[in-house]
Amino acid sequence: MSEEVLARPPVIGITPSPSTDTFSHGTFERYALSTNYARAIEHAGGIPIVLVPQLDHLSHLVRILDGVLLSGGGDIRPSRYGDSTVHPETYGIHDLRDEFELALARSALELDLPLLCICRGIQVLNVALGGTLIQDIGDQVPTTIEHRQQRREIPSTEPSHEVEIVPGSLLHAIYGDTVIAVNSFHHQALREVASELRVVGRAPDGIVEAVELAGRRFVLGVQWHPEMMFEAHPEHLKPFRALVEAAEARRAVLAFTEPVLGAGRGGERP
Ligand SMILES: N[C@@H](CCC(=O)NCCCC(=O)O)C(=O)O
Repeated sequence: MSEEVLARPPVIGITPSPSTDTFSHGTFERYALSTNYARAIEHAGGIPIVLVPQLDHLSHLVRILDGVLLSGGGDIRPSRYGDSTVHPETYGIHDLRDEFELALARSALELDLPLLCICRGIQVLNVALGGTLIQDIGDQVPTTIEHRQQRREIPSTEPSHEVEIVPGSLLHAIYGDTVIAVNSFHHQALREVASELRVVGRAPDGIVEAVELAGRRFVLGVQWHPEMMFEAHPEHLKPFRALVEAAEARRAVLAFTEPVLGAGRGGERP
């Protein structure tokens, strides 16, 4: 690994939301990404790059990254986790995004790339590992918590409910507390949690809010949006710092193992 690579901050690939937007000069499909995600990675010491959804060169793509961030957005097509029905509240299904992010998550796990999964991202992680989703909390879960806080006109920077964190978990080590206040912008949630994942955070109504995967450098999924909160509430920068630090540690190890094992070894799991 070159000295230049070792000298630079870790490169963190962030998945965008495809959107079709109309302007005076025409209608275009674009890749949208809230700048909050990029600022959070930059404040945490990484270099953010936007990943164009594609499958042809995925094996090369994951080898030029030091970490991955799966961002928020539309619903996953329910048939991808075995549901034959599509709830009326379903929105924003995009098949290329689904296919790209599911494959990206699996590749990142194979290469032990540090992986932070936010909102839609935790749902992608769960489905990628064989789990399922609640298609609509409001219709299928008896709860008094409004998980779409925009309906209560609570600003995105502010929390709308608490999350209880499992003591001794990675998430507990990151936040340094077992109860945190988070924002909430989702109508779906994890139903059957993939067997490899550990639930480490729940809302007061029992909705899964965070999962981890043991045996990897760093795999964390959260249902809230720390990127929207960290500038008003600095504790929410911590998950991004943990991602960047794990990416730096992985690269340091590769710097010593590649000369022995050969270039291109992306740190695949033995
Ligand atoms: N569609 C899923 C995930 C919701 C989600 O990612 N919300 C983010 C909204 C802002 C953005 O698009 O980034 C669900 O509703 O559960």
